[in-house]
Amino acid sequence: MAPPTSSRYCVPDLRKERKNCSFNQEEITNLLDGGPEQTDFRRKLEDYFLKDPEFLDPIPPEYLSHEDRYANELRKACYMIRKFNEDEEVQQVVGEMEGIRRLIGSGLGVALTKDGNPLALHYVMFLPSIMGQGTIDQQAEWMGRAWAGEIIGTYAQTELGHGTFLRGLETTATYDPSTQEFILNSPSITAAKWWPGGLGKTANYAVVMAQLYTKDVCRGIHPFIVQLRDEDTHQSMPGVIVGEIGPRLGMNTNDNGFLLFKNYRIPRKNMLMKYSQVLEDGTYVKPPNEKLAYGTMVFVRVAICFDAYRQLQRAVTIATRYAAVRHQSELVPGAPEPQILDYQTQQYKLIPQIATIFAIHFASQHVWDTYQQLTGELHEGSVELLPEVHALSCGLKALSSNDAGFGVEICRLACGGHGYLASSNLPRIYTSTTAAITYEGENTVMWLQVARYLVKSFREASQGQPLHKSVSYLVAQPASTHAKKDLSNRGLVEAYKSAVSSMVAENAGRLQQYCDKGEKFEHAWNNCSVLLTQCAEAHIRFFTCDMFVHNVETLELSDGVRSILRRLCRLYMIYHITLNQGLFLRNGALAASDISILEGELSVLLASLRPDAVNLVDAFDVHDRVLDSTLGNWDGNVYERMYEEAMKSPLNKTDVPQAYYKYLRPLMKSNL
Ligand SMILES: CCCCCCCCCCCCCCCCCCCCCC(=O)SCCNC(=O)CCNC(=O)[C@H](O)C(C)(C)COP(=O)(O)OP(=O)(O)OC[C@H]1O[C@@H](n2cnc3c(N)ncnc32)[C@H](O)[C@@H]1OP(=O)(O)O
Ligand SMILES: Cc1cc2nc3c(=O)[nH]c(=O)nc-3n(C[C@H](O)[C@H](O)[C@H](O)COP(=O)(O)OP(=O)(O)OC[C@H]3O[C@@H](n4cnc5c(N)ncnc54)[C@H](O)[C@@H]3O)c2cc1C
Repeated sequence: MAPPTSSRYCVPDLRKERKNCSFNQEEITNLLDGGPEQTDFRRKLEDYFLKDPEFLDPIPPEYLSHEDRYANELRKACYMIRKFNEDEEVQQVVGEMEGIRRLIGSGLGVALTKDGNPLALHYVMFLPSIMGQGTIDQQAEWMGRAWAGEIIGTYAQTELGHGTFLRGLETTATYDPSTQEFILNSPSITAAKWWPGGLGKTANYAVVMAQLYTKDVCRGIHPFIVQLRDEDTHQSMPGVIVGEIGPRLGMNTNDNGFLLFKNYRIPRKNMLMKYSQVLEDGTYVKPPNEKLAYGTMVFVRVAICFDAYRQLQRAVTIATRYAAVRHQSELVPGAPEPQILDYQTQQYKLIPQIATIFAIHFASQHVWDTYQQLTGELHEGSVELLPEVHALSCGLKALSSNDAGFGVEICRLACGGHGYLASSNLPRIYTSTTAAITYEGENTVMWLQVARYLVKSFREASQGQPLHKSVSYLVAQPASTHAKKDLSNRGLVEAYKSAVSSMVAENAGRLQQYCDKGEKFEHAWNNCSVLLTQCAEAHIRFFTCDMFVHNVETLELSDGVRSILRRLCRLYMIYHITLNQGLFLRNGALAASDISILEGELSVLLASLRPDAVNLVDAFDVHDRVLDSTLGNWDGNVYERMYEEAMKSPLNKTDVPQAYYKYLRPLMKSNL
């Protein structure tokens, strides 16, 4: 929490904003952290790591070469882990697993390794794969060394030819019972693994997803632990071809890599065998559900939802503080230039982003709890919850990465020209956030998975079968177009429910009509797929609204916090309803007159939330170093900081650069 304004300098504009806060900021901070002890834990962790000079970047990374940038982030990432493993003080501050999760997956981790942590995939996917897919014996064999950082791994699944269509992966792992080994091969250039983070130069191991062949039968894709580099020399193993794929839009220090195998042998015990097994003689033992091999992706999709709103938190904190400091144009002719935050259009850009953070937070928390329940039930052998968790994690991953990606871009635009500067940090926040729209399942593909679940559930409901919780509303009766509408928060959730269930019913019907006309189901599906993705998005939007209202009404909150969250929740719903009014109008869930009332209320809500906009982003409690922005610091000292940062440009080392003498001068003087 930032200290009281009296004890810390901030510019007068921000001092004015902070003077009257209508709610208890610490309560919001605790709510988003998961409780006061979690806030305390996060702050201790931040204090501990951020005070360490090793994590400072005397030269902004943008001025470094590709290699130096990678080396610099690797230096910090390794130092971070060493400190974590060796330092007694840090071990007292952080619990093992939780500490690493916070270090890698939080704003703090992002602040320490700015442009992509080369060790991220080791923690985010390699370790979770061993834990989720390995037997107890395999965990015992690999986890200790991996935790200690003695071996570093990644998750190598995507290939040049296929990322989305996993059944189309080409890498093969053929079992040889005579030696009890798997032989790995990349049969073509399109079989090259392509994209895995940390694969290029950092990792010496990987969990490789490959088509398993035993007894001449292909058994589908399975995970294998594969050594890629010699543990002493770090040179690639014979039969392994590995390297980096070159610069990306962002996350350039993640050393995303490529990988090919040529008759490369690994022992039988290196297949992760928690769910399916290959016995010594090559007999294949099937898993209880073949999609359990995709388990690591489900875990990471849920983690991405939390990451998405934390990225948006950074962007909206920067843009809102800047909007309070920045003065531009005239609202009233001749009057002083207002803070740009006073323009309603600016409020419309920023305040819905603030609301989105809470919406994604509550929804992610629910999906995480359901995921944990599934994990517990899997231990008991039940896969009953798997389809529900798969659909929710795909859907919320798509919605959160989409909202956060576009939300960050709106924040950048809201800062005018200065938002385009690297020193605002908005470009870097954008490039990392937008990557999540693609990785861990491209969003359109994720929506189609959700749509598949919706259509299937709708059909089951029509046959009177029980539905999982998140889709149980699909049996709802259509709204009566004549009844007077309840426009309370709960009433709007009901309107959502009715509109989405009609939409799903209509498109399930459309799909059926295509099939009835003799089209094959797959073609009928493709013909309806634009509308089906819209159904999926509307369903998950409804889910986030439902979760938002449920939490605001049922959590134990002080009056001030409940009041501000209620208004944010209402703004969130009205924002999306007015953007998608056709959805509500066409089945009569809302009437045109209702929409008109809501549009009017949107303006009232923006005005009512405007005075607390800075207080709200302050309550996110994002450390200045985590923001890492000239525009967003707590003190609001924007212009001096921008000037200082500009002075770091190597071009400013001299008044006249060498390039002038080499190129410009000869041109300018050529006529002399
Ligand atoms: C321990 C330490 C703790 C530390 C932890 C620290 C945590 C900190 C966290 C930090 C935060 C982040 C930081 C960022 C860092 C950067 C990370 C960058 C990472 C980026 C990595 C990647 O990017 S890595 C590659 C991801 N690459 C995909 O994501 C492929 C998508 N492609 C598919 O995923 C499949 O291809 C696709 C489409 C499903 C079709 O799969 P398919 O063809 O086999 O299946 P069909 O469509 O035919 O479906 C047949 C039936 O299977 C059902 N089903 C399908 N999947 C299922 C499933 N998973 N579970 C259950 N059921 C499933 C389906 O619902 C159908 O069910 P039904 O028949 O009943 O309708
Ligand atoms: C920054 C970053 C980090 C990554 N890290 C890793 C990693 O660590 N490990 C790893 O294994 N992979 C990683 N990936 C790869 C990533 O998971 C894939 O890029 C992603 O799953 C999308 O697959 P693709 O690239 O094959 O896209 P494609 O599937 O080729 O998508 C291209 C277009 O085709 C459309 N499309 C594809 N299939 C369908 C369909 N069935 N129906 C309708 N439209 C469809 C998509 O919607 C999209 O518009 C990473 C990618 C990025 C960008």
